[in-house]
Amino acid sequence: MALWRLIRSAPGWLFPLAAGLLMLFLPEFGLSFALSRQVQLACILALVVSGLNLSLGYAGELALGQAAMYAAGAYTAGLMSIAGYTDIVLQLTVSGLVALAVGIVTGIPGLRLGSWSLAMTSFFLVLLVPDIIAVFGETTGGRNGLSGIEPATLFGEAIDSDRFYLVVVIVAILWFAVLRNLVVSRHGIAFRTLKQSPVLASSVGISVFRMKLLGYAIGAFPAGLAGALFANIDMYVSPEAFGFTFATAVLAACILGGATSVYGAAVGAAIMQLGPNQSSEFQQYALVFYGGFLILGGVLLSGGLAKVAKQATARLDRAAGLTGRGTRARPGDTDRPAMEPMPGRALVVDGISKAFGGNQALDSASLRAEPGSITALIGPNGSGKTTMLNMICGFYRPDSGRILIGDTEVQGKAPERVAGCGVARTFQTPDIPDGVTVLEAVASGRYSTDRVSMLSTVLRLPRHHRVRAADIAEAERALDVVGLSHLRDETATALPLGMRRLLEVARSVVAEPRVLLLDEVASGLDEDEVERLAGLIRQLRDAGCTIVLVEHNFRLVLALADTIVVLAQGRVIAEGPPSEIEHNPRVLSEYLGVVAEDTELAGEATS
Ligand SMILES: Nc1ncnc2c1ncn2[C@@H]1O[C@H](COP(=O)(O)OP(=O)(O)OP(=O)(O)O)[C@@H](O)[C@H]1O
Repeated sequence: MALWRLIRSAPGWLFPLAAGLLMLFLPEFGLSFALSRQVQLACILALVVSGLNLSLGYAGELALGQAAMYAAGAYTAGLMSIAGYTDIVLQLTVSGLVALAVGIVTGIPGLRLGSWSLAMTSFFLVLLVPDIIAVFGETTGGRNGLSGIEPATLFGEAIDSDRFYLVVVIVAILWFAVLRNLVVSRHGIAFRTLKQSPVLASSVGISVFRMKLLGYAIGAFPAGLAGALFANIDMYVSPEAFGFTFATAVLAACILGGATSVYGAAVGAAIMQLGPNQSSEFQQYALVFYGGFLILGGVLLSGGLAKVAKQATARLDRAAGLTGRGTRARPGDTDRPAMEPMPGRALVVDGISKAFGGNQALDSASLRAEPGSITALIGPNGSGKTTMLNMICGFYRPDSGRILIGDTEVQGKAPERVAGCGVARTFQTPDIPDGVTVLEAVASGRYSTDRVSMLSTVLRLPRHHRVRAADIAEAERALDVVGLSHLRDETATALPLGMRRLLEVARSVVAEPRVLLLDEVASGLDEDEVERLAGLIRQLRDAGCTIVLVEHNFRLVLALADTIVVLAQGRVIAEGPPSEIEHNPRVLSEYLGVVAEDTELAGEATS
């Protein structure tokens, strides 16, 4: 166990890097020509699979177009070589960019149409590849393939096959380092957030369309690199290499290795290439094998080998006493650190209406919430409370009426733009992406603040380090406030419900919102947790934030709210301070179901 602790104290990238370097020096140990070729083909397949992992595993978008990007890269490099541009760095750059462009152009229509459209358009793209190559037969060599490719050069010198092995392995190592930098960054967490739920993603300021397109297009880049390398191995490119069988092999390697894993792509590709792909008899039945594997693998091996490795790691961690710091929130309210000022903005909902078909969910409903105050929105089930929150956040467009944050009208704006105006929210059912730590989940709330480009992130430029330090500092501060800082490295989704609700509050305050919308944040909590939450909400109010609280716990509402707005059948039936609302006969009958003369409470109300 001491050895395991030592292994776990090393940075996570050390072992993959060591494996990469080992591969680099394999020829020193006498690598046969056949094996050297297989290792190169495994690296090439791993590059293609890594692109699918990014779009499918991280961004949650099933898109099978990698085979087409791979073809685009291979033909680009091949044609460049024939035209006399044999420099491998130039070929890799241009092929990667061409594949990226193919990704963007083919991704836009598929993503615009939504749902399964991208899966369908990318699938048809792969089926069309041989035909597209045939149509441009004069340039591409059509079905006979593209021959006449010259040996690649580097700085004017021809690269022999031994040195080309090094080129392939170095490109793979560099790309995997880039991909790793991307997925562990705030952009990687943003991809996971998007995969978890587009609604959640836009509520923290992520543009769903842009992020999905980025995931798909960036995934195309390594496929382009792989194509350029492939064209230079055999110095011949034929359309058969990029067909449906290859696309299925990529998907099978992705599922086998684990889609939500950077190195799973390399492992899946290596097993696929060094195992079944070697035999020519296998090639004959490849599609049947891949099809069967996808059905079985998808069911029996969900998460792939990467998940198996993660489970084994977790077991060893537990055995070595590296986890299990408890899942209770830390001490009570009095120990909570003071909150920085959080100046709110007035929220005005002015006569909004919304109908779903014939169902009038909201009917000229208005509400005003002031900075430094808690406005509770209550009403029976189906009265339109969540619809109201969804309209404030931009998820629904009102049929009529206005919504203002300060002086800015936000009705009709996209949710990520409303989030950019300072509106943050929690969800009725806590919505937290899979596979991220508590700290990462909270820090993801800052995505729309302190922007940093993906390029800065993968190259680890100073701006990336500055923003990352701020993300961590703010997330730690928010965790301290909600009392979860001792759980910062735990898996966020593994926390019990109460902790997840507190985590959501931390995530929503980390970007210092102007308006905070809390949707049934106390439901399912025990008394201690409700007490703790109430203290936290008061603290947020005292810091100056504008808070709208949708809540069924009437006692909590009476204890917390400065103003209560009561909805029934989409209309505001009462509005006022708790002392008034708790005696309002209409509220008592419509919301609490109390018949006026029958109860003491109602007696008070009518007196
Ligand atoms: N996306 C939708 N499509 C169709 N109808 C909807 C949609 N969202 C809400 N509704 C309907 O609008 C009405 C108001 O629903 P809403 O969820 O806003 O109520 P609520 O007050 O939040 O209820 P609860 O307390 O149960 O969460 C309901 O009749 C509901 O069925």
